[in-house]
Amino acid sequence: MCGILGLLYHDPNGDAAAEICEGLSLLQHRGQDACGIVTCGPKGRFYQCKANGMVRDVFDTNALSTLIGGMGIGHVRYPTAGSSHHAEAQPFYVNSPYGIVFAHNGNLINTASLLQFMDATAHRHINTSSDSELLLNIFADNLQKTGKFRINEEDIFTAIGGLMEQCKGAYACVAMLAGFGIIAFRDPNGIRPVGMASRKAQGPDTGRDYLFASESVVADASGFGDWEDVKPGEAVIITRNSVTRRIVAQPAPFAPDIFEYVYFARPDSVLDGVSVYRSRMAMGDALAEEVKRVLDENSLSVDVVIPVPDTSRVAALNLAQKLQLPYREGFIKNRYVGRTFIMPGQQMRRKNVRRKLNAMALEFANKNVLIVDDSIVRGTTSKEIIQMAKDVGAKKVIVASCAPPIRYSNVYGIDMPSRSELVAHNRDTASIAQTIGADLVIFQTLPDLIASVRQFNPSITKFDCSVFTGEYVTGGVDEEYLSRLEKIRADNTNAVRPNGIAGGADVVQESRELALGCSGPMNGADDTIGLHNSWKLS
Ligand SMILES: O=P(O)(O)OC[C@H]1O[C@H](OP(=O)(O)OP(=O)(O)O)[C@H](O)[C@@H]1O
Ligand SMILES: NC(=O)CC[C@H](N)C(=O)O
Ligand SMILES: [Mg+2]
Repeated sequence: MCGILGLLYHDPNGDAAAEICEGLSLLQHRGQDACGIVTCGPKGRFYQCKANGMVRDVFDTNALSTLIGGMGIGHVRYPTAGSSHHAEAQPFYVNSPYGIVFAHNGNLINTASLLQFMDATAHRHINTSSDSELLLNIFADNLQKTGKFRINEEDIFTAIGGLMEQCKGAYACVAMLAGFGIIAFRDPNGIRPVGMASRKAQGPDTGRDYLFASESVVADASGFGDWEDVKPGEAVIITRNSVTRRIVAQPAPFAPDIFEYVYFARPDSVLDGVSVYRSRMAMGDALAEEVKRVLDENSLSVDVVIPVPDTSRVAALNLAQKLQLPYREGFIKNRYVGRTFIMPGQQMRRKNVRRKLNAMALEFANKNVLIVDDSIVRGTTSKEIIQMAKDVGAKKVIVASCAPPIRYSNVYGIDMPSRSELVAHNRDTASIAQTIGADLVIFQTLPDLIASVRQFNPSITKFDCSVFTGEYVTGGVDEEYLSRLEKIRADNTNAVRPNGIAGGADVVQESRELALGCSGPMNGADDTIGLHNSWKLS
């Protein structure tokens, strides 16, 4: 999962970078590996800063002061294709046609054929293993086809319509055309979120400022109102003078990823009309029923409910209230350690669970504890915390998960490429409990999870639930695809090496990238689209 953001001030001489940076820090939970901002100055020149690292590390006052202009786009990255190499930090840039910068949340599933098309037909060079760079070049190729000296909104809609015909998978994107404006679009199934908001421009001006962001929390925090989701298959183009939007894709089932509500999004965001907070409360309520049923069946009782900070807190509190059990913060979180699930490599994830959470003996000793988490994916967190709970004297440790067992790969922008890494893959509930060391594991049922989200927006009739069911809404994901993906991106093969896009970059490509990556600015003078501190931090 990544975070994307676009901002256009009515005043072209405004300083968009500082507010983009603020917005990216509100999306940090969506990606911790790399981040970047590109702005466009009043004369149509781009200014870029991107690097591996968190927002607070990459953007200091100095870096921000070099990002000139009243519009820009930003990205926080959680790599799910290619590698975590700094050359794949976003936004990406191509100079032709018109000068485009681009940022993407999601994952393509037909990269192999798109790469072939790029090479044989479009003759465009893809310099990294990132599917987002590929997507940008498909966009550029479609724009190029208009053959215009100056383009207009019609041309852009046509180009994005063409892109949507060609690209399969999940993509919520923001783009910026030099001197023109900002654009957002969302794949035909609307798997990944992106929305827009506006506010009155500052100063005596009568115009408006516009924002695109992955989550509504960015709009709330920055004083933007009228939040609206970009619709599946829709493109929105914003210039200083107009907002134009159009559905450009062929109709397809709307299927937002339900895992956004389970784990990814911030609770204070509203995605596709559903408050993430309310949906998590409902998940807790529904899970309480299942917990009661399973405890009764096993003649077990529980003394205390303990959440796994942070994400499960909301659901755990509701569950405890529903079961009239005490709720205690038995695990204290080190606030300086980020999310562990989105860290690269199993070793790092395991180490960081211990760094992040500490069990307070007084809440565990001699008690039957019910630990509530939002999800159990690889089992990294649960294995560690169950051991911690036992080490401080818990009598019995029962684990309840707000999500059903995750048994299948994710191909749409969550780094779960390999089924064998998933603790629930080919295991029943009893053997999952045994593997993570729990006395009992209780999972939410899929119908209950869906109902927890859907009750807040019944017009959503379908969700992407592929990690629970193995059914992929886009089609095009078969056993051969999944096996190849597993080979390319199995854990620890993707942590640092700059290859691995589906379709495969070879060793020659890899060393070429490394050579380029270390050689400094790719183009332009140092104060323009070149790289300010891209190489400094990685
Ligand atoms: O079974 P696993 O592979 O460990 O993955 C699941 C765990 O990872 C996530 O927590 P994370 O630490 O990423 O973030 P959080 O602080 O928002 O809960 C999620 O909330 C679960 O706790
Ligand atoms: N998780 C994401 O949205 C990542 C976007 C893109 N696939 C990348 O790896 O950079
Ligand atoms: Mg967690």
